[in-house]
Amino acid sequence: MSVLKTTGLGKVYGSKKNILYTALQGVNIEVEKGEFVGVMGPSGSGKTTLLNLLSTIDKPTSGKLEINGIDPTKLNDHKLALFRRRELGFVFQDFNLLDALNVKENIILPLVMEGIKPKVIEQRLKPIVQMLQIEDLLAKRTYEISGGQKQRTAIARAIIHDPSLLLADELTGNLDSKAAKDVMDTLKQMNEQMNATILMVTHDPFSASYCQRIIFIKDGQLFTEINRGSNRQIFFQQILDVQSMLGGDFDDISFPRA
Ligand SMILES: Nc1ncnc2c1ncn2[C@@H]1O[C@H](COP(=O)(O)OP(=O)(O)OP(=O)(O)O)[C@@H](O)[C@H]1O
Repeated sequence: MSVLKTTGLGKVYGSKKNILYTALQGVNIEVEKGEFVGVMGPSGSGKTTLLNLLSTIDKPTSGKLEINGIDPTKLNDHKLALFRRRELGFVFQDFNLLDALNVKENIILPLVMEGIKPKVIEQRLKPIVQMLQIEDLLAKRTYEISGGQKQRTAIARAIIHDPSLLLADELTGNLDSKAAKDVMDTLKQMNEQMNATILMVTHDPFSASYCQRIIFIKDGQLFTEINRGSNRQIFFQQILDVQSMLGGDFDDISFPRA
């Protein structure tokens, strides 16, 4: 079953009075339940635009988007807010945790907002914080924990309501190499053990090498797609090869850390 399907998805920025800019054109993407997919492309290729459309923050100007069989562009504001809260999970580069809350309160916030009973919340919380190895940090405030621990807290918050699709934007961008590796290891675990469906935009070939499949975009269009075999090291090399074929600015080409 496909969790995400885009057909001819496009985005043109600008109004009739302004100069129009086509940031995305004719994009067809299908992501099946339980897949872990990466999106890469040079700077300005349209990755953020694509993520904004998939996360329903922005609306496409052409084509069709379906998440879990629903076209979010057809929903009114109230239904769209509910859809976003229930069907999607988000992880950002800068964590977006609330400093006024402790780690546990940050993680359970989406369930509290849904009015879920405390007992059920505890049941959902336990396996997730164990998997993310943050169960000893629950009472800490966000400024008392490391960047990697913050990101694992953010992943827990994004996944606790069991969303259909987890969207991640440069989630290792603010982390050192050890913390980045820990975060990617736990994300892979979530994918494999909880069958979480993940779509991750990244510049980092090392983080991307954890994905099962990578979609490359260039100038707002799909350029190519590569699948990972059994060997992550070989996949990493393939990612670098496509990047050099694509050209453009990839910001930070980093090297394998393990
Ligand atoms: N609101 C906007 N109005 C006009 N043009 C925009 C707008 N947002 C993005 N663009 C343009 O659309 C193109 C794609 O931008 P986008 O931010 O999606 O690229 P990106 O691949 O995420 O880049 P980066 O890796 O540098 O973040 C760029 O040329 C950008 O200048």
